[in-house]
Amino acid sequence: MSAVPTPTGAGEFPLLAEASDPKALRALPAARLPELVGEIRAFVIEKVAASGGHLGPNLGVVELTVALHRVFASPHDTVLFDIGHQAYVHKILTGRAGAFGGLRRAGGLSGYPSRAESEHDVIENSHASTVLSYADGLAHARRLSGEPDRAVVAVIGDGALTGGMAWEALNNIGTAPRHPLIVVLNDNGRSYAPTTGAVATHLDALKRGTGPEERRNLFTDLGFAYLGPVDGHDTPGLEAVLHTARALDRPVVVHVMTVKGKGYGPAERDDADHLHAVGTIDPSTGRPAPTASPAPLSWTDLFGRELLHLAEERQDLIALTASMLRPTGLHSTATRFPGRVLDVGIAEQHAVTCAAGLATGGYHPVVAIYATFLNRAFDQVLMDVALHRLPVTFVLDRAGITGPDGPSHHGMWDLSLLTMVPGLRIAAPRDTKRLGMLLREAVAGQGPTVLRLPKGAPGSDTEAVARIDGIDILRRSPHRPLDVIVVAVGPMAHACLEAAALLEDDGIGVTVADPGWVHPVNPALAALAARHRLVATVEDGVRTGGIGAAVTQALQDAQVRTPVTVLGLPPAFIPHDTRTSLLGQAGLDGPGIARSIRTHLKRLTSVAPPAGAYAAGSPSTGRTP
Ligand SMILES: Cc1ncc(C[n+]2csc(CCOP(=O)(O)OP(=O)(O)O)c2C)c(N)n1
Ligand SMILES: CC(=O)[C@@H](O)[C@H](O)COP(=O)(O)O
Ligand SMILES: [Mg+2]
Repeated sequence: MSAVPTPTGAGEFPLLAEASDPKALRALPAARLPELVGEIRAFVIEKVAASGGHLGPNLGVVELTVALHRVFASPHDTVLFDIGHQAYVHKILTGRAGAFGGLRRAGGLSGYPSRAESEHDVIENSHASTVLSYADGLAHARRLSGEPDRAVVAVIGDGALTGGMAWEALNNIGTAPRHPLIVVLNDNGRSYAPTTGAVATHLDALKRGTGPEERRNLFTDLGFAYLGPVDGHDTPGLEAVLHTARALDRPVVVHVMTVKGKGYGPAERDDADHLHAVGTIDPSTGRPAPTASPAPLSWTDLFGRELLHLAEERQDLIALTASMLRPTGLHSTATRFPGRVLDVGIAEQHAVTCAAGLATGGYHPVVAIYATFLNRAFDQVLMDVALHRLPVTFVLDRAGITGPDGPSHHGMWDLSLLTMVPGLRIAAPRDTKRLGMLLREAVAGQGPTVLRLPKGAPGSDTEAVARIDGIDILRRSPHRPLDVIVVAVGPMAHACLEAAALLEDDGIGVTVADPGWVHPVNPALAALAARHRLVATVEDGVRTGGIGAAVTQALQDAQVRTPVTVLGLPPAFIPHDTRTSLLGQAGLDGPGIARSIRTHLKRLTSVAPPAGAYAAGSPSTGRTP
């Protein structure tokens, strides 16, 4: 049963309290549905304005979700959502309205379906285009286990339908009698921006057409019954077509036309993305709640600015996005050079191998993509780009802990994956200045390169006090120069500097080094490490197989015996919370790093320091770090 309290604000939304579970919803007289829909819409606006979250997508599926839960008896029947960012109404109707005060906050309601929250939730992964494959398997399981009457309903957006996995599933479902499998295509014509490509063009034709030629379409050619297009804001009409779909004897696509942000002027009028995802906003205007000072430029803004400069200098630069033009900062380059920014839809695998094709044709592609979404294109990076040593630059936004979007959105896997790729060079800028420098170096590269940027805004620029063979030395201990060397990966440099100051107070001397290019490991690191008692590596990524592991291996290969303590994220699914809080919980803030280093030093048996280790400068290099 639902793990969260039922609505308490009955006075504000009386019908929500009455229709707080699918059974109660089905008992509600049809005449009261318009009132319920109105309450749900007002509730979503109020709660999302207060907490931030996905506003446009959820306002677009109010009537659809009401109809789904009136026609199908969850959890006997199963309603699946692709991505799940549009499942707030589903959560309201399955007993969780009372929990929206904690939406996307620590310990509160997830912004996506969550099996721990409810028996009505199934898909927790927020990566697009997976729902039809889940549905195919679940419907097959229902048939095998003698429960063919338990319907499987898969809600997929027009954006998610541009993902290749969706077509792999359609290819299978279309020929198999795994009915009742009902595909509900929630077609609002948009991902963030208007959906483009041949599929979108076909859907538009279906939405416009009423003649027989539209009866025969891509879906019917693939063996599906096709019902629609239907008005996605007409609850009775939706109920009728869903009953029809259920009664059919084969898989069916119900093509539902919705408006992203329906019923909320600021969303419907928003040209950028119909308020797809918002922070806290003033519900009366839809604009961000006024803050004392203007928000600083984010990593994304800064990358977008640098890329535009580079695109002005180099005609061979082509940028690619997988349906996230604005979220990855490419819009200014796209405006200035429309022919040199490709939006391939939610199709990361295609984006990477299309980039390989562009590079083969003599261009230098820049693939801008959230780190978590690159996971699904790993083979394309490895075999379509790196195997051919092609000059493609990947700019991974949201690399590391992201925060409120939870486990499938943290960009924490890229370093462990990409350090395996032969010939791929990985850079992590610590601040704005290094972002510009490293991006320029990356696109100047002859082979594949990666730049990873976290969510949020950079700290202030931090200049090095020395530079040794490409390694920035950000801090030397004034008193005991050779106790610990901390190797910071990108923006973790700031927490490392904080930790170093704390350790200095304990009489522990810390050198803080920032290689910039973190993989392959800079050979100069071995000489630096050899002159310290302990090496600590700090990365905003899974610690298994990441930069720490690579440094450990590099020192072993160089026969340097200095022990290494690898500080990073556990190989675990980390829940939603703020980025700051999650990094702190993982021991990746200043105090946490200092604590780990202190503990490791204590654990070290008293060993004779390496010859000349503490002398100012070392006989081998003559330079202090
Ligand atoms: C693999 C993957 N790439 C990118 C995203 C980022 N993303 C989240 S929602 C969204 C748009 C989805 O559009 P659609 O499926 O039409 O749903 P709508 O928001 O219109 O309801 C995108 C691109 C994602 N979740 N998964
Ligand atoms: C589901 C969805 O839209 C995600 O891609 C996510 O919301 C992105 O969030 P940010 O762009 O705010 O990191
Ligand atoms: Mg859409």
